[in-house]
Amino acid sequence: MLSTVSPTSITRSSLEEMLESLRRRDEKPKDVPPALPARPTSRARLPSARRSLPVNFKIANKRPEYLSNDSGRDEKKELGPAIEKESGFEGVILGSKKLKAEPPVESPYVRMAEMETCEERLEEPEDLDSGAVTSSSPPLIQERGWDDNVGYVLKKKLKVWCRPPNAQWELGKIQSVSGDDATIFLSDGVVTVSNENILPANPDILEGVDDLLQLSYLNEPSVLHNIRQRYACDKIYTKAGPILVAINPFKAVFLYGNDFVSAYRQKLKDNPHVYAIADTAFNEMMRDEVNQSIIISGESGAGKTETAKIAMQYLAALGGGSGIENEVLQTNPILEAFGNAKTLRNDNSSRFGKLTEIYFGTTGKICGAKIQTFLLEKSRVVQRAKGERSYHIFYQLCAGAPPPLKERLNLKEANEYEYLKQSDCLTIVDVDDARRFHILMEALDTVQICKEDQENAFAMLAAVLWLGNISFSVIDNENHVEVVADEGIEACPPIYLVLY
Ligand SMILES: Nc1ncnc2c1ncn2[C@@H]1O[C@H](COP(=O)(O)OP(=O)(O)OP(=O)(O)O)[C@@H](O)[C@H]1O
Repeated sequence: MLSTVSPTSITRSSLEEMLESLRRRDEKPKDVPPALPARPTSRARLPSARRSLPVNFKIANKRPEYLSNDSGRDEKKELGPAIEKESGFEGVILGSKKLKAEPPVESPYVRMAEMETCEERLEEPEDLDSGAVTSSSPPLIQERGWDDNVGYVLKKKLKVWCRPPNAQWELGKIQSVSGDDATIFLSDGVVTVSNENILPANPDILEGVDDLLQLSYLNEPSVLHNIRQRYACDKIYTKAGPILVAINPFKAVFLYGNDFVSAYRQKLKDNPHVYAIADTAFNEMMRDEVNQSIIISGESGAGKTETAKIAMQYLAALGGGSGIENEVLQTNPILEAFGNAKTLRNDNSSRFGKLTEIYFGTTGKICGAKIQTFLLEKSRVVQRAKGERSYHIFYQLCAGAPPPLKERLNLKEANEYEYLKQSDCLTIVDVDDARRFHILMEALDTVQICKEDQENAFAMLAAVLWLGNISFSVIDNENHVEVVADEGIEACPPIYLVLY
């Protein structure tokens, strides 16, 4: 899954809504088998497992092979300093000279025995600043969950995220703890907050890691901070395990093009990237002969359309050669002309959903494609908010249609049509509608829409525009109306009258 996020995100994404609806559904009683046992707290997250980092600790981009080995615990390797150096990946070896690599996927059943051991250890008395835990206390692991980490950072006076009342999360360092409150050094002063408003922060060494799963603490401010640090140096992609998080850069970033395609294809690069996601999908399709899906989700303006195009460009480069890849790519300007519009959030907002299927032959070459569209916002044609536009195609047609076509359709400027001028927005900054119309005509030719069908489509669009200019007047007390004989009705050629 690939998820895209806008930095100015304030509304819930469709993904969040989907998760929420799944959660609500799960709340209803169901006739289902008993749930799996709760996933035990990882030993690595317990205070007793924490050690300081070695002085020469470094993070390398490459994930070592031993971590991608998801065989059982018995196959874990003992990693001495020599292996750490050789692997170039030391981010997971927190200050230990000999640590075992954890398998990436943990089964709760496999780990039950370990959980019991942890609980035994936690039942031993421990002198925390926030209150002593005695052997008579219930197991810490069950009672406090994530608070274990807070207790630990409070005790060790480490870096924390704190949220003063009515404020945002801020990074600071514990100065002192008194009862349920802690005093924290911030960059611009000192603040006292309740322990409930404190979350552990990650060590500096984990600043800006490629994969959020490498973070010791996966709380909200830590995740957002990591993504923001990366975004600040144009690293708009971050992994969250198998998911790619993409943040819209709202500017040109130098992450695409042939050189990047080759680099990802030849595995010379392995930084998080939509190319890497497309590459994995392609490779797994070829290896397992199983269809692959890339789901792109995010709020309006997050960058889904652009991301989908980038993924398609990569797949077209991989499976190109037959010429069909160009046709597949050329569907984008057509779909955008007829289905995208300027909204207050996004100058090129897709007002429909789409499922694009790209078919590959056994040799990995593209041999076809199918695009299904859903739920086009039809009401936009007749009404929309001020400052928004109708579908691009109307403005493109008025601005870019060649004179003979204009004459045949009796086309005027966009500002003469009620349906277009009503929302006080006829143009988009830095967008040349006339040029876009020529790109559209080329795309229509490329995907082999014949000239007659093109002309019919343009005639229908002109009909819609003229229909919007037809007006009526009330002729009696019973609110009967008749058409006003103005240009709107007089300009209608036969095709419009049939529609009317
Ligand atoms: N990777 C990117 N590089 C540069 N600019 C981008 C990138 N992704 C998005 N943008 C910019 O953000 C704008 C909005 O992106 P896009 O149209 O893809 O959002 P969307 O999620 O599809 O929105 P909607 O749901 O409204 O259709 C684009 O027109 C483009 O200017």
